[in-house]
Amino acid sequence: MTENSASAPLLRLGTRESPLAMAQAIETRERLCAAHGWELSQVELVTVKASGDKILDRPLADIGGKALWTKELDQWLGEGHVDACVHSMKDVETLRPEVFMIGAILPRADRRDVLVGAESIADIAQGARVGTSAPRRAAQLLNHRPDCEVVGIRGNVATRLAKLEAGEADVTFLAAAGLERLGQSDVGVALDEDTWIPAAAQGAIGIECRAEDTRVRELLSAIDDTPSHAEVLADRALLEALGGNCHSSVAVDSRFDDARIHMRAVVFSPDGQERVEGKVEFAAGVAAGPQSLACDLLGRSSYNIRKHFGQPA
Ligand SMILES: NCc1[nH]cc(CCC(=O)O)c1CC(=O)O
Repeated sequence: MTENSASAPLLRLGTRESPLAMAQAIETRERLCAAHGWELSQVELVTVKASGDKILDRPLADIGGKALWTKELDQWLGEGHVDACVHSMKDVETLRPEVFMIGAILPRADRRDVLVGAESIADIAQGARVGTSAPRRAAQLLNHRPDCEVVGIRGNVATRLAKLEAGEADVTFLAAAGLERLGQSDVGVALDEDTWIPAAAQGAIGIECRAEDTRVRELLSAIDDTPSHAEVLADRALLEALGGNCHSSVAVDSRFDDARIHMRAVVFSPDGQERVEGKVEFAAGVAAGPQSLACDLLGRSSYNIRKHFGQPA
C-alpha cells in the first residue's frame, strides 16, 4: 500500500470542537477503526464551530434552542463536506431533516446527572443558588427544594465548573457521561435515577449520516448498539408525542430489556410546583407506547407544554 492510500480518509466525521464533543468524536473514530480494521488516520475528524458554542450569555431556549448545536454540522453533512456527524443525542432536536438518519448509537454511558457542590439534594444549603440553564434540572430541583434560587449558567463543562468555583452559584448539575468522557468522574455525586430522572437520551452518542448514503450507513451499522438505539428512539418518541422542545421540563428514563422498553417519565411545570409522573412498557420500536404515555401525562397535568408555547395543543 502506498503512503497516500493509507492516509486517504475512508470517512470524514463532523464534530463540534468543545472538549466533550471532541472526546465523543474520538470514541466514535476508535470504534469505527476497531470494527473495520482501519488505521486511526483513515477517519478524519472535521471540526465545525456551532452557534450554540458562540452565544453563551443567554439561555439556549431563548436564542433558537437545540438547533443551534446542529445547524452548522447539518449544513456540512447536507452539502457533503462530511460523511457523518457525531452528536450528544440529548442535544439533538426531536424533528430532524428527512434527508438525515441516525446511522448508529454507541453503547450508552452513565445516564445520571451529577450534583456538584453538595452531597445530596437534601444537603443543599437553605436558599442556595443553583446554577443551571436546563429547564428540566431547574424544575426538578425546585420540585424537591422550592427554597432554592435558580441562576442561569451556560458554557462547556470546564467553564461551568469554573463559574461554580468563582461563586456564581453554590451548586450545579452536570451529566455523569460528560464528566466520564472528560476523565473527571471524581467530580460531584451521581443522583439516583429513582428520585432524579435524566433528560431524554442523556449519555447517548449518536452518529447521523445522509439517508441515501448506503456506504456510510453500512459502515455505521457495525458500531450501532441495539439496546442504546432502542432507548434513544423511545425517549425521542416521547418528546415528539409530548410536543416538547428545549423549553420543556421533561425527564424520561427508558430501559431496554429483552426487546421491550420500560419507560418512566415526568413532566414538570417550569417552577417545579407540578410534577406528573407515569410509566409504560412496550415492545421496542412500537410508537403507540410513548404516545399513550404522552397522552396520559398531558391529560393529568394542568400545565400544557404545547399550549404554553403557542404550538397547536
Ligand atoms: N447540555 C450540554 C450537554 N450535552 C450533553 C452533555 C453530556 C453528555 C451526554 O449527556 O451525553 C452535556 C453536558 C451536561 O449536561 O452536563
